[in-house]
Amino acid sequence: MAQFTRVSRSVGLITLQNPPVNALSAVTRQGIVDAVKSALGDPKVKSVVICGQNGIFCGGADIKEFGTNITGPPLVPMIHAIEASNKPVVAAIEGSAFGGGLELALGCHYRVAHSKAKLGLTEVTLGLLPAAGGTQRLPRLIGVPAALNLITTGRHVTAAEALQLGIVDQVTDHNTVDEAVKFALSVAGKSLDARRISTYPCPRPSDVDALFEEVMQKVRQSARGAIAPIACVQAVRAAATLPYSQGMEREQELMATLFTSGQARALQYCFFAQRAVGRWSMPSGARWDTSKPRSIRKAAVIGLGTMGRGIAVALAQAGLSVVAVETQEKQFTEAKKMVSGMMERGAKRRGTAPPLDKITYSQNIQAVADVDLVIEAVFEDMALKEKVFQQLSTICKQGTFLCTNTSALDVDHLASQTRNPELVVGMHFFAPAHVMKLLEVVYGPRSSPQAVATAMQLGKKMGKVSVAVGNCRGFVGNRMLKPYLEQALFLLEEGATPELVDGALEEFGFALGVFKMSDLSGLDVGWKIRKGDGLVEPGLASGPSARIRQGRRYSPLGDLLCEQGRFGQKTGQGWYRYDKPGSRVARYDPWLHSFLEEYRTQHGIVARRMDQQEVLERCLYALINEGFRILEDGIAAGPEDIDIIYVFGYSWPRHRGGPMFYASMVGLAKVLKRLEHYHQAHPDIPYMQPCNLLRRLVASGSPPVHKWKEAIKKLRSQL
Ligand SMILES: CCC/C=C/C(=O)SCCNC(=O)CCNC(=O)[C@H](O)C(C)(C)COP(=O)([O-])OP(=O)([O-])OC[C@H]1O[C@@H](n2cnc3c(N)ncnc32)[C@H](O)[C@@H]1OP(=O)([O-])[O-]
Repeated sequence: MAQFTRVSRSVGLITLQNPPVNALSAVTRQGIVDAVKSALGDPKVKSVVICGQNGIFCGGADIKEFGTNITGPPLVPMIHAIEASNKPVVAAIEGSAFGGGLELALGCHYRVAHSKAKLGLTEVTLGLLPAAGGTQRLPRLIGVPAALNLITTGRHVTAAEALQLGIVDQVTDHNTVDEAVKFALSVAGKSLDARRISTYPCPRPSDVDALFEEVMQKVRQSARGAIAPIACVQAVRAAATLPYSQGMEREQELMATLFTSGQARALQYCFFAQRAVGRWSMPSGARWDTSKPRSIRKAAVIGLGTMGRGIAVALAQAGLSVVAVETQEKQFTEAKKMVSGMMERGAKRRGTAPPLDKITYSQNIQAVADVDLVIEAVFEDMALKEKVFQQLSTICKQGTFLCTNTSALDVDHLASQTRNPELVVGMHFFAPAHVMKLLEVVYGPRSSPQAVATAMQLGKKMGKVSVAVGNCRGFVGNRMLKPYLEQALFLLEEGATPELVDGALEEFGFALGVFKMSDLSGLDVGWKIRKGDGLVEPGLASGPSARIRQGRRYSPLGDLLCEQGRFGQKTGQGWYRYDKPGSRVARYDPWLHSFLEEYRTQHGIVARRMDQQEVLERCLYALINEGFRILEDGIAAGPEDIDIIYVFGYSWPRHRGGPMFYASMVGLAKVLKRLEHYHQAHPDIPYMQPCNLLRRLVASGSPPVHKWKEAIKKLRSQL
């Protein structure tokens, strides 16, 4: 709702009241319409201020209303009525003005913002466009190039940038509503002819066609198949080329196609899923709202390789005191230099001072004696990690949480090396750890709810999206990646090329296909793990057993490349050729293609033609099938956890909502049918055998994704 009061005798104050973010729900819109009517009808009111309660102006349209039968007054005429008012209306922007919230402010005649406020037309991130006049007003106010930048990316701007761009008229460090009221008093009675943005001519760039062609090309490239950014460009083009009323018609037309699209549903699902993962639960019944985290002031990082350095930077940037420990002399010296450089670059980007004094370095593990929490990030070797955990257990003060950054090893086994296994959890960061948003918080059977709550809270403090998951080999992300990588290799054996597989995955929306991604991360990483698992047999052996390990189909293709010293980008050769070691542009490699042919001949495989659909189905459905197994095993509490891990950690295209959401969009019955088909064709690939849970969900009528948690609970209780 919205409340109307009169302040300073002649200022009508309209306060949006819809906690927590004053979203423009049907009731709130009705409240605004009524309050505006009261303000305009009250002869004592000479000017008006619109603000939001609880320090936030407005979080935009109510996203929960999308996909329902929307009632109440529509936004566009409501904003037009405000703009058409003959009394000046001032928006008092505190906290956030996003999406429809900023569009409401653009309908006002003046905008006063608090210096800490953030503004943005964020609709594109939800698969929409600013369809409350935002695509037509913003370019008129700040020019086409700046508006295109904001609208196609949905980025948040600070109040200072908003002032510089001309979006707001005044920025204050004081009480925003008081300042806006003073402003409103000062403009009462003044002409509003030059303050109605919809009446401004849109500044026309000198060569409209060339500008929009160039922008469209760039947007298509970065959109990775998302349709909303493209519609945003089209809508802004209408602002630049058509009169306002026709531009508005175009805006509504484009919005109509986006509004009901699967992409909008996927992106809005991601928005809520990102928030839902914070409400974690464990199979023991422990939950986010009943487990109290401990506050962490001082933390330590053990091991300053790539991961440890990133983690140390992320901790320091979150304001913690950090003890960074590295016992190897060469790595120690190098790491100190690198960490400082990373902090300086980060601080320069943010325009702040680098928190260099937050980190103390030591070559002695005893330096961690008084910290509240340790994150171990030594080399991925169980014997080494066991030793570190045994040491930590004796060195650290009572109650210190001991966390491991392992990406796959058994967290419970590490806990068993300590005196207090309840204090041990996994904190699995993704490289580069100071940049990537995802954190898997891994609990073992003995991890205490407080340890999980503390790691989750620390993740949040570090600006991460943290997801609590159970302990198993590879946890959620890497466990699901294994069948995906494996399918890609099998496809190569059967006749595909890296170019075909990567092309299909990139067209689907991944930033990089599986082979380009492997080249980037280094092929030797997986090789070492496979060696440790006893899977690698040197040489190009022939005969049927050469492609079977531990009773199941195995492709040694990756091992054979590593034997040749082809580790990917770092060696200049992998699944592709690079101009020099470290180069990033993947080029077709004739050697690789003859190698594949030779391999197939040696193993008596007749290459067959395959299409993009088979590539996608085999890679993605194998990964999704493992996702269902993870849900069945209770390793992830719900599909949202898996989807957020994939969107934030594995570049799964957000506009496809994550693998489990995607499966629900494709249709569970179809996914099941195709898995059955591929399992029949390849009975030696156990990952293709449809998971029981998937079968049971299909048998129970394929409930929508938001009902899976409930359905899984019900299915469990029937066992
Ligand atoms: C149609 C014409 C064109 C217009 C289109 C639009 O405006 S599209 C919209 C464009 N707007 C945007 O893109 C802005 C989207 N919102 C945000 O970016 C952030 O919420 C924030 C920065 C406003 C506050 O951040 P913060 O960290 O302080 O808080 P938090 O993020 O944890 O949220 C708290 C609770 O509020 C909920 N909720 C939030 N917003 C909405 C909403 N609009 N609606 C409904 N609910 C919303 C959120 O789910 C959560 O609920 P939970 O989990 O407690 O049940």
